[in-house]
Amino acid sequence: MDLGVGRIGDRDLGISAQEVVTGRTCVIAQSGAGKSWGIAVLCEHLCKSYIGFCLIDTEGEYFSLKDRFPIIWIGSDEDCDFDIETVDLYPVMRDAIVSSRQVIFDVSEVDMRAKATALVNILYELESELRKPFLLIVEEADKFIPQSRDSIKMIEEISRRGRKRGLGLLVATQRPSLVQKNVLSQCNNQIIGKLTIDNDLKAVAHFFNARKEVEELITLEPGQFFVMGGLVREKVMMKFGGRETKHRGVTPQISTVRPSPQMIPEENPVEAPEGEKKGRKAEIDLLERNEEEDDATRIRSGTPIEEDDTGSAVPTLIERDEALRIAQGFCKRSFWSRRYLERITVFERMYWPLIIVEVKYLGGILKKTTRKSSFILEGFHGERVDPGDGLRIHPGFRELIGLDETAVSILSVLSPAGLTDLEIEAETVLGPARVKKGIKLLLKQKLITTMKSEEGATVFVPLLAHPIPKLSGLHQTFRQKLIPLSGESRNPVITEDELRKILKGLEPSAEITRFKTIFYPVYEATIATGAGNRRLFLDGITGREVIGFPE
Ligand SMILES: Nc1ncnc2c1ncn2[C@@H]1O[C@H](COP(=O)(O)OP(=O)(O)OP(=O)(O)O)[C@@H](O)[C@H]1O
Repeated sequence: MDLGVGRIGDRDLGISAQEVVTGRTCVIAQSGAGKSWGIAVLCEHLCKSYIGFCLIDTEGEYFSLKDRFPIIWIGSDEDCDFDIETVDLYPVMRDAIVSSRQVIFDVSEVDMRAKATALVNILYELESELRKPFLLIVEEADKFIPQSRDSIKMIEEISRRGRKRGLGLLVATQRPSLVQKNVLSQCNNQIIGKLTIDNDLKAVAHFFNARKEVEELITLEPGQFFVMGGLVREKVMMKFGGRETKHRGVTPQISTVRPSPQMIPEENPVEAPEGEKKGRKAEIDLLERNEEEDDATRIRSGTPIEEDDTGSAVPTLIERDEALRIAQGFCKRSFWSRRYLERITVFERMYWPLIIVEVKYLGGILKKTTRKSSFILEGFHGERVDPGDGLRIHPGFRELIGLDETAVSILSVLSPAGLTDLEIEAETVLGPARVKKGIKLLLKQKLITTMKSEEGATVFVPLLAHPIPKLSGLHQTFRQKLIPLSGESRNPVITEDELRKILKGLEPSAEITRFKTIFYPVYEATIATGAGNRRLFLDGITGREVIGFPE
């Protein structure tokens, strides 16, 4: 039997139900890449095929399956079928296995390790006796089977010996590099989506034949996954299909609207209508009603953010401990003794400002067509960046900061061979006095120098390390999840007024239509080298060194 969980182009893709239920599968992708969506689609198909499973739900996001299917919901909510603190798990799970029922084991509000340990011990014991196909699904596996002594040994045991007992295992994680290696290596089926952190790409590289395929992971869209192993005849790239029940794993949305009295229960309690249930389902319904009203003011994952919200940040993916370990790897060691010759003296996470800029200007041969450009500045240093897959720098903007319109205009017309002052006047259509002033400023900033032409005339030659960007070539959009900023942040070095001067110098008709600051996590390390200090910046999303900024 196949479960039609996804599509390859216009074609449906079925994956082997037998393999899912009794095999060992890993679902790996970074946050927001569609793991919980995909797992929920899989669960819907298992429900429709009357296949039993138990899902350890760490975020309390799967109970909506209950809207369509007769699932047993064990958790802390008032709507739950069993209270997780008091339930007698043994008979409930025995019944679920025997009658192929589906169970959501919601540990989102309790000590998850303790509860999960109790559950997996019982499941293993029951299956040692019953030997009926049943699937254990472990969300956020890095919390339960991390690469440390804290790993729940019974999950490791199930990964090794579950199959013979009919007990399958599906583990999901955003951080494969943090999960017990021996569990991942037991996974004969793999469903792998977008990953960008180097360590995580390395951790899954052995599942692929070619480096090119591993690099392809960086470019995948939410919902797209490589499916491999016994689940399919040959490796495919598919997109999980639509959900029948509501997806609850959405990013909380920031609202700039003052909360309505309904949303402040302490001050202004709202009586639930007669007969209406309380509990999380009812709460979420209420929030959804309010969200519908506030739609226009919300930030949605993957959609442009609103103008008037402040203090939004890209969520950090690399925890401090891991970042520190990575930074340690940058410290020099003695070749012979392996002793560290450098040491980290300061290590902190800092949010750097990213400025999202949109510009309108007149383009075309006759300069009569309105054109648009957009780009992103890393506001702490003032360099243009692409934050899609970690901070990637496009150098060439920083040197313009602090210049006025005239100086930028002169720089933008200078050819590498240089121009005389008269030629500059002709190219820029600026008067002699302004050109003289601009040249003076550029000479002072060491952005141009003077040379003699063959005819003996003085020419002004640019001293720029990188070409100046052209507005017509800037079309960058920002599409990342945002959460409220919480943590230390750096101040931007550039204001909207300063940027306006630069843009006017590049294109006199340019007008800024958007100037929006959001924040991006970077770990800053100070490393004592013996000959002074050096600075290291690590990207808080990818763990890679951020290269190209001054220390
Ligand atoms: N197959 C899909 N079809 C349509 N939309 C999808 C699909 N997969 C993901 N999405 C969209 O991407 C969003 C994020 O997906 P999801 O919540 O599953 O991410 P995740 O990998 O579980 O993230 P996290 O690990 O942070 O929980 C969803 O809210 C949904 O809007």
